Amino acid sequence: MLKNPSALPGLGNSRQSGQPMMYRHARSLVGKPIGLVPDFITEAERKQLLKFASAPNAPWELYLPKTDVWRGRMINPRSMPPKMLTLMERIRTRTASHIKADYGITDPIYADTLQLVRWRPGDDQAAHADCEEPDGRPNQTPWRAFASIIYLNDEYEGGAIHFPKLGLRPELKPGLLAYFPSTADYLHGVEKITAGARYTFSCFYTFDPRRHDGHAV
Ligand SMILES: O=C(O)CCC(=O)C(=O)O
Ligand SMILES: [Fe+2]
Repeated sequence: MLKNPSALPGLGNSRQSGQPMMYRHARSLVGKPIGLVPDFITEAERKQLLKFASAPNAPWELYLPKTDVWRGRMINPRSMPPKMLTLMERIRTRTASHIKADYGITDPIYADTLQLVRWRPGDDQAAHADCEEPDGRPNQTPWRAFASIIYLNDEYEGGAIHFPKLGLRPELKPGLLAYFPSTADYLHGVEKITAGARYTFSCFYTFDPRRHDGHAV
């Protein structure tokens, strides 16, 4: 057993060496356009995902405390039937390839999230960035480089995504893929849902291999 593995070149990580391991930051993507791709998933894929998410017995995660706004609103891989997980992994891989090509990314990327999210009347999300506070200080997930959201339905009212700094409020249609870097330049929020339920498939990507969720990217 090596006492100090980080003394050997190529070995060791932040915990072993006490040094932060550097990874490419979302900042390197500032200036890239927000991606909007209509009909990114097929109707068959969308219907399969929506049927699963809107079923009365869908496994919405209850592990979070009652006070957490995401309690009962996400389905993570561990609660997905294998067929659904395979489908979502396939779509995530396709999404990642699309974004890498569009943003000219050649570095390996990883992902920390693959989930279905539901938004019910009263749910909203204040303007935020995915890797930092609006003032640029790192947030709870500073490793995030960009996000993808696939919109699964339109049987709801309200729920627009808006980018206050960029003056954008894209029209959300079922099957649309949206993606954007995680910095405060891309501050975004979700307007309150006033009727129905909004379902999305969301993922967050990173250049930090330590944050990989282990599913295909
Ligand atoms: O659902 C959306 O349109 C955006 C969600 C979002 O920004 C997030 O989960 O961080
Ligand atoms: Fe976000």
